Amino acid sequence: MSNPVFLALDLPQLEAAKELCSKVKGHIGGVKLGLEFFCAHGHHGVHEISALGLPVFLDLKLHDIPNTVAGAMQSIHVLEPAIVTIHAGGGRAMMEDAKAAAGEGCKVVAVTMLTSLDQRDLERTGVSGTPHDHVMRLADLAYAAGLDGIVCSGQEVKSVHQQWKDGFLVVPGLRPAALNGATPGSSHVQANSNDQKRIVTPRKARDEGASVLVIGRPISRANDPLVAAREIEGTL
Ligand SMILES: O=C(O)c1cc(=O)[nH]c(=O)n1[C@@H]1O[C@H](COP(=O)(O)O)[C@@H](O)[C@H]1O
Repeated sequence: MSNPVFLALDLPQLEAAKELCSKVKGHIGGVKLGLEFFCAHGHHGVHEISALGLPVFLDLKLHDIPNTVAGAMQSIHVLEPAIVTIHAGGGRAMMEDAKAAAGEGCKVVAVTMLTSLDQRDLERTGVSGTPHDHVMRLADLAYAAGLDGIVCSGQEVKSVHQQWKDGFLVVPGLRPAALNGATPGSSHVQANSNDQKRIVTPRKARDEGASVLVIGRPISRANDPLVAAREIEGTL
């Protein structure tokens, strides 16, 4: 099985992002470019990272009316991303149109409930029920819309996998056990995991059905990113 780890390159500097990617390239399966990178470097930046030879996951989390999202999808064909994210909250028609407008071979996956949110946050947005209920409801909607899969936390991936056997399931919010306080003193620095509320270890997410493991700061902010990437790979 190829390496399921996609490194989140959430860095403002293009040269630093390229350097980090080159350093850990042998121990990851792809690269995820998100809003921070895309807003700073646009298409040029994506071309520069693509030239390093790894599959590129364009995490744009598109969420707008169907026509606008479809137009945005068409505008990124030229970048040939392997994976693109949209928000499931945009509704079924938006997801259908996004998939129809996606380039050939591009997986379109819907973000269900951000891993930075918990049940209280959900209540504050007027949504009742548990995070699990919410994720399952939006996963059903994404399936009905004909998407390739969804983004959810490692706390829900097992249930989604049971329901949607061939779904392409992307799991962020991952922290190696060393960062959860179980084994202090590893080569990792303490990534600021305070903004992630629904976390699991990479191994657990993989065992429970994740197709892609999105990992950022546990590698990018480690004292030695190469050692961290190798250690994570070794746990899988
Ligand atoms: O779509 C995503 O990739 C995503 C969805 C989600 O619910 N939570 C989440 O953290 N992400 C992304 O996954 C990455 C996680 O980074 P770290 O917390 O540094 O490992 C970031 O680039 C986030 O934008």
